[in-house]
Formats: sequence, C-alpha cells, structure tokens
Amino acid sequence: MSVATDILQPSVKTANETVKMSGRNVSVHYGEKQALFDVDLDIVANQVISLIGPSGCGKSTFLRCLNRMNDTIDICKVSGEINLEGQDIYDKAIDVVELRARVGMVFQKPNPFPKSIYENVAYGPRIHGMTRTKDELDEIVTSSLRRAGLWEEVKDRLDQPGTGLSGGQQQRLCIARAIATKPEVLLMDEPCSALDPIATAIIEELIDELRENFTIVIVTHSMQQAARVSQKTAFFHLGKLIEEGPTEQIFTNPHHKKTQDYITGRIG
Ligand SMILES: Nc1ncnc2c1ncn2[C@@H]1O[C@H](COP(=O)(O)OP(=O)(O)OP(=O)(O)O)[C@@H](O)[C@H]1O
Repeated sequence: MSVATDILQPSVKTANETVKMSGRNVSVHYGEKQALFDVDLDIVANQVISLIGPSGCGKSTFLRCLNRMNDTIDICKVSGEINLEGQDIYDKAIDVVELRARVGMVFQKPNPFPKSIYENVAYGPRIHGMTRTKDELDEIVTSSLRRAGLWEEVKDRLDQPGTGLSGGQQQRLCIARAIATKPEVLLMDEPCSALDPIATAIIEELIDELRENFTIVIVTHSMQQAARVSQKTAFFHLGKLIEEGPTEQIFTNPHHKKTQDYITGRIG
C-alpha cells in the first residue's frame, strides 16, 4: 500500500466518462468558521460517488453546495465555482427552484409530506408544471414509484398517508418523490442511516439501478456501503478533500496516509 504523499491525486477519467458537475476552489464558511477549504471535485455522469470521512469533515456541507441548499442557512457563505454541465449554478441568473428540480435531494431521515402516497410523488411534477392532464400525472406517479421499487407494495393504497409506511418504504417514497421531477443528479445524505439492514439492502440495490438514469452523490458513514454502491469515492478530512478516485483504489490502495488511517479505523 502506498502512503503519505501530500499530493492530491486526480481521479482517473476514461474516455467514456463525462463530467456532470464539478466544484472548483469551493470554500464554505458558517459565520467565522470555515467548514470547507478549496475543494476541487468532478462528478461523473451516470456514476455513484460516495463522500466519506469523519464526522464534521464537511461531507454534508459539500453535498448541500451542489443544489444550493446552503442558501437556506443565513450564516453560510459559499465561494468558488460549482458547474452543472458547464453552467455556474451560483450565477445570479440561475433559478434556484429549477436547479433543485435538476439536482434533487433525499435526506437522512425519511420525511414524507403529511399527504397521501400519491400526493407525495405528484407534488413536484405539479408545482413544476410538468403535466397537462391527470393521466400524465398518474403516469409519472406510477413510473416513479416503480423505479423506486415501491409500486407493488403501495399500488392498492395510493390514497393512504405516506407517513403510514415503514421507515424503508418511506425512504423509497422520498426517492420516488425526488425522481418524479426527473432530476439529472440525485443527492443522498446518509439515506440509509435510519434503516434496518434489509431496508438498507433494498435502497442500495435501487441506487445501483438508478445510476442508469441519474448521477448520484451519496454521503455515507459506512465504508462498506461506499464500497458496495459507488464507482468513485472522495475522502474528506477537516474540511479538505484529501483524495478521490475509483472506489476500489481508495479502499485498497489509497495514495494518502490520512485516507489509509481512516479506512483502517485509525481516525474516525
Ligand atoms: N448550519 C450550520 N451552522 C454552523 N455550523 C455548521 C452548520 N452545518 C455544519 N456546520 C459545521 O460545519 C462543519 C462540517 O459539518 P458537516 O455537517 O458538513 O460535516 P459532515 O462531514 O457531514 O458531518 P457528519 O458526518 O457528522 O454529518 C462542522 O464543523 C459543523 O459543525
């Protein structure tokens, strides 16, 4: 195993890898406190990238920069550049509501709206004016629930409250809700941390299927999960991106000693 270079290793990008989003010199402050330092990271289309690292290292902060969720935190200031297909998402001309439809998000704790299963999924397409008829809306609801692997379990009770589902079902409902607006990128902030191993396995399988149509960025505390679901992994430590690259390389042959210490449990 190679150790202790202080050089940030660029990710290996083959000819058939297209960069979907990229961050350059991304720094984030919460008031006086700096939480991220000059992060450069490319996110490749139709891949899953895991953001890993010890608690408080800035994983969620970086994730939230990607759809400007940090805008909702008054004391938070983001600098640097984040591009989605070459367009700066922090440009003044960007419509943030539209951006969040293109870059959807699934949160740590399943958070269905206090509405029916149908309405949870129909809400986004309706507010974004994506459909003209009830049939079109029904079709989006059905296909989103199917893609989220939930259709068979809920097709006979679409009018019942989403909050009445199990935790794992609620999280799949939240995934269906997120994909109903046909985002290009899906951000997932520890999507399985509130779930049991069986529900986790279902979501992990789903993530693998979803990458055919979406680009996925997932924050996880589980290195096993990162190894199972992602093609790329980025390791953060104390607000800095230490290293990123193909998941297998990060876990078997990290270039940086800090990464090695983290994956072997010496820091965490
Ligand atoms: N809303 C906020 N206000 C002030 N400081 C914040 C806020 N959110 C995060 N921070 C700080 O920014 C730093 C990075 O936090 P962040 O949540 O991004 O880390 P993380 O790696 O996702 O942690 P965890 O794994 O524990 O979720 C931490 O020091 C945290 O205390």
